[in-house]
Amino acid sequence: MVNVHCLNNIASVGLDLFSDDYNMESSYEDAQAVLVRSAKMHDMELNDHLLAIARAGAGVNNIPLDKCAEAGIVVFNTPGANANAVKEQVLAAMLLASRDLIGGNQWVAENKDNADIAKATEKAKKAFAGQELKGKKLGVIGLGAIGQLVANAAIALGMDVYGYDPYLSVNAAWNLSSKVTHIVNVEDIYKECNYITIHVPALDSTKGMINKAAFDLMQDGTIIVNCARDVLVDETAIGEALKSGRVKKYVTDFPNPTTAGMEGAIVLPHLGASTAEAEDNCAVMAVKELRNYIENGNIINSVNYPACDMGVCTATGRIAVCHKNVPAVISKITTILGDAGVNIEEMANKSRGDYAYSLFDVDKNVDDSVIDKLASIEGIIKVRVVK
Ligand SMILES: NC(=O)c1ccc[n+]([C@@H]2O[C@H](COP(=O)([O-])OP(=O)(O)OC[C@H]3O[C@@H](n4cnc5c(N)ncnc54)[C@H](O)[C@@H]3O)[C@@H](O)[C@H]2O)c1
Ligand SMILES: O=C(O)[C@H](O)COP(=O)(O)O
Repeated sequence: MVNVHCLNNIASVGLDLFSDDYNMESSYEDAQAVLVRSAKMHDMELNDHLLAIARAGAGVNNIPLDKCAEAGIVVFNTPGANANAVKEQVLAAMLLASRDLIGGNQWVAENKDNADIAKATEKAKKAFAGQELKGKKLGVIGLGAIGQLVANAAIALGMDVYGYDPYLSVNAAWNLSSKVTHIVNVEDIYKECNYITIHVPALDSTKGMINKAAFDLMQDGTIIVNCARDVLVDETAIGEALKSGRVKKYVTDFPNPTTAGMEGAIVLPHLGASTAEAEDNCAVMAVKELRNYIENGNIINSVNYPACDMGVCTATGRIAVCHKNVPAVISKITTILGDAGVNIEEMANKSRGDYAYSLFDVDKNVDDSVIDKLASIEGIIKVRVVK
C-alpha cells in the first residue's frame, strides 16, 4: 500500500485515478506521495519515506526544490494544465482595467432603490467610460504555457503584441503567432506598451523585475496585469507609479497587506487557476505523474530531477537510483550488480544540474544486502526497488 496525503483540496477526478493499492487516508508524516497546490512546504519536515511531491499547478515556489532533491524526493508540476484558465483571467483583467465595469456595477448597486435609475443611468454612465483593447500595444513577459496563449488571444482581439522571453522553448515558439513582435530587451516592452502582463516563475532572477527603473521607462497610463506572483513586481514602486499616473491600473491576483486596498489596484484572491476545468486537468496530470513514478520509476515533468522514462518494466526487476551528478557512480553501481551476478538488461542515466537519476532493468530480483551496498556508494541519495 502506498500512502498518499493531500495538503490542499485536489479534484476528485484526479484522486479517483489512484488504484486500491493507494491509501488516501494517510497523514503527511506517513506519506510516500504528497499532492499539493499552494500550501507552503518550506518549513515542513520531509520524512525519510517520502518519495515524491506533485504540485497540481504550475508555480513551485511553495516547495523547497533543492532540499527535496538532496533528500531524493522528486517534485513534479503540471505544465500547461491550468494555462487556459489563467489566459482567460488575464483577458478579463485587461478588460476590467480598460472599462470601469466594477465601478459601474457598484453605482447600480448603490442606486438600486432609485425608481428613476434608468434615467439616472444615462447621466451617470459617462463616469465609467473606458478604452478599447483593439489597436493597443500589449507586452507579454514570459512566453511559456500561459504567456503564449495570452499573446495569441490578444492578437485575435486586434492588439499589437510584443513578446519577451530570453529562454523561450522551441515548442513554445512553434505555438506563438507569427504576428507577435519578438522583443530582445525587456526595456522595449516598458517603453512601448500600453498594457504589460507578466508570466514568469518566481525565481531569484525574476523577483522585483518590474521595479522603479521599469516604471520610469513606461508611458503615462500604462496598465499592468500580474497573474504570476506578487514578488515579481516591486509593490512600493507600483504604489508610487499608480499615484503619479504612470500606471493607470494594476490588476494582481495576489492580495497582501500592501496590495489589498491599494488605490488604483484591482486585486483578485488568487483565482487564476480556479476553474473546474483547470483543477481537473491539474489533478489528473499530477496523479498520473505520481503513479508513473511510484509504479514504474519514470520521471515526467519533474522540476528538480531530470526526465527519465523507460516505460513499463518487462524485465524481472527495476531499480531506481537518485544520486548526485558526479563521476563514477554508474560504474560503482554496475560493479556491485555484476559482483552479485545480476545482469543489466537495460538502463538509463540522466542528469540535471547537481542531481542525476538512473534506472536499471535487471534479470533477477536483487536482495536487500545488494541494495544496501548500492545505497552506501558515495553520491547516492536514494535507491528504490521499483519491481
Ligand atoms: N494566478 C494563478 O493562479 C497562476 C496559475 C498558473 C501559473 N501561475 C504563475 O505563472 C507562472 C508561469 O506559468 P506558466 O504555466 O506559463 O509557466 P511556464 O514555465 O510554461 O512559462 C514560464 C516562462 O517564463 C520564461 N522566463 C523565465 N525567466 C524569464 C525572464 N527573466 N524573463 C522572461 N521570461 C522568463 C520561461 O522561459 C518560460 O517560457 C508560474 O510560474 C506561476 O507562478 C499563476
Ligand atoms: O502556480 C499555479 O499553478 C497557480 O498559482 C495556481 O495555484 P492554486 O493551485 O493554488 O490555485
